[in-house]
Amino acid sequence: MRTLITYIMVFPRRSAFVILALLVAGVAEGLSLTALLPLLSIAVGESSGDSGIGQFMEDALRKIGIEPTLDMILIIIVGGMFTKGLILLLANRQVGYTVAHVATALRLNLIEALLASRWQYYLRQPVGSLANSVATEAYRAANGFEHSVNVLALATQVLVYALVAVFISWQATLASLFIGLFLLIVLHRLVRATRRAGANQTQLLRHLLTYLSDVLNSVKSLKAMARDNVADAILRDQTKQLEKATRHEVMSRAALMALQEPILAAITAAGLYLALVVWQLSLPEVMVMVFLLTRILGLLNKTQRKYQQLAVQESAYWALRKAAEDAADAAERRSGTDEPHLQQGILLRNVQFSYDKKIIFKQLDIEIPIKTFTAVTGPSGVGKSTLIDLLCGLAEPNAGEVLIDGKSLHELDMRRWRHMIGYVSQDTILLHDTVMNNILVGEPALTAEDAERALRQAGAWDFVIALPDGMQTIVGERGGLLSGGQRQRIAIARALAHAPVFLILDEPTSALDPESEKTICETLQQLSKQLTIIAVSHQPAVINAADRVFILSEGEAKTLSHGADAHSVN
Ligand SMILES: Nc1ncnc2c1ncn2[C@@H]1O[C@H](COP(=O)(O)OP(=O)(O)OP(=O)(O)O)[C@@H](O)[C@H]1O
Repeated sequence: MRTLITYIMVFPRRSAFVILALLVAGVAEGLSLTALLPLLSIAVGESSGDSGIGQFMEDALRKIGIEPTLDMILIIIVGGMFTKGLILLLANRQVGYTVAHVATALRLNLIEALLASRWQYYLRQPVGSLANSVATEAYRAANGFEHSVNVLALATQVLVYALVAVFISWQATLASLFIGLFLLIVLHRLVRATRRAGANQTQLLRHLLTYLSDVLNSVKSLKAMARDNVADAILRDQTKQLEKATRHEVMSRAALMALQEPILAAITAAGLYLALVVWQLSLPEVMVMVFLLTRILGLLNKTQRKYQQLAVQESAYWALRKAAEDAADAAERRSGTDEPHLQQGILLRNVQFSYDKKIIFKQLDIEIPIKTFTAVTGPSGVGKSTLIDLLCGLAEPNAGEVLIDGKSLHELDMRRWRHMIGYVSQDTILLHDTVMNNILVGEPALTAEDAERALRQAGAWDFVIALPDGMQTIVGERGGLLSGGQRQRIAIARALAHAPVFLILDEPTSALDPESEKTICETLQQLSKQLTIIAVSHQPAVINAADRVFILSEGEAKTLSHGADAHSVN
């Protein structure tokens, strides 16, 4: 019930529209069924005297000047059917569009919350689970919404029916409602079982997709060591458990369907027996009661079946909502508004940083003057990537400050600051596309001239124009048609395309041969005449090429003098 109320509160206007559409569709269906037989009787010339509805229709037709002849009645039936079809089309369209809108709204809500979340939170999210939330859970949750509004529309119909029925026989109506309530309570166990099966499915699907995406990411090494069978067995086991949960759901749904009708028939038979044999009521009186009883109970049964379908899907909605709420709770700190410039330099002053209880920086002091090439080195796990995260505002110091031209980073407009950064990650993957598209990566504000300038700056222009189609040459799967050094220079050109003023490189030469490494280092030296550069690296060539070198150790940064000392680090 909580889910139903929540859906209505989250989407009040759309729910009202859909319930209205469903009610209109229900009335259209009901009217067409009620009117068809009497109209046919009139059409074939049978007396309509014994049917109140028939007589009413005949009178109504005459009143509006239509003679109830066979051809006229047939035209009215066909016209009525078309009108009903049109109403159903419009109503179902409204329902379908709204369900699609709900799915989209839930997806966007999660995606936006995720994109606005802190990097550290983002990092911890399993890709498979997120993909599952956006694809499966949003779809199931939207279906849950559809079932919710159906439950409400059907409940409204029960209410309207019961109100009308009270005027015909309040005893029969009361009896129907009591019996209906009794049935709902007795069969509620099946709804609860379905809810459990639905919740299991939601959890199992998350686990399965999280594990599957992890396995797919490391499938090569698993296969190479013939250890893929372990992953295979786990995936099989999880898939089987999912099947089991689906079976439980199917069983409970089928049991509810199967039990509702016979119980209804048994109650009707018992009622008939009591009314006709024990209480000796007249047949027409009893028939009215039977009609009301079956109609109200039939509608209540339908409501319960829809409610059961809602119970299967509701866990998907709550899982999705929790994912979005968690992401919103981990939102990035509100960025400042000051416009950033980089005219003097960057200073990390007394910076302290830790991941939960793990202290990374105790007192970090680093100065990066503009238009210099700074290298940062240190043993693995010492915090080099964390330092880069601090510079990009992806991580925030627990104490101390990151100052840009003397202004604290959190006072600056963060998006503008990041726009001033060119970032080359350790594992840049080139797209199976042209050199130019690999540099522009879909950024609409950039042009072919920007790509050419960036290639020239990265020292890549000469080899690119020598390629068969120049900038239009396809680089192959993951850039496989280029050498490692060429790929790295394309990656640097990508980082330079939007004309950044601060270039950050994470291990720019770790996978290169000495010759390519030398070329990249020369490129960086050239670039540092126009830009401020910081490179994290273990490589002596990079350290030698830099103007300033810092070595990270025990939560602090020490300046390293150049020349022989730099070599001795490695
Ligand atoms: N999001 C995180 N949550 C918790 N601990 C983290 C997180 N990211 C990194 N760490 C830990 O912080 C330490 C510093 O990590 P960092 O990636 O900055 O080191 P690094 O010097 O760049 O290492 P490498 O040279 O191996 O890339 C490591 O011990 C790492 O395990």
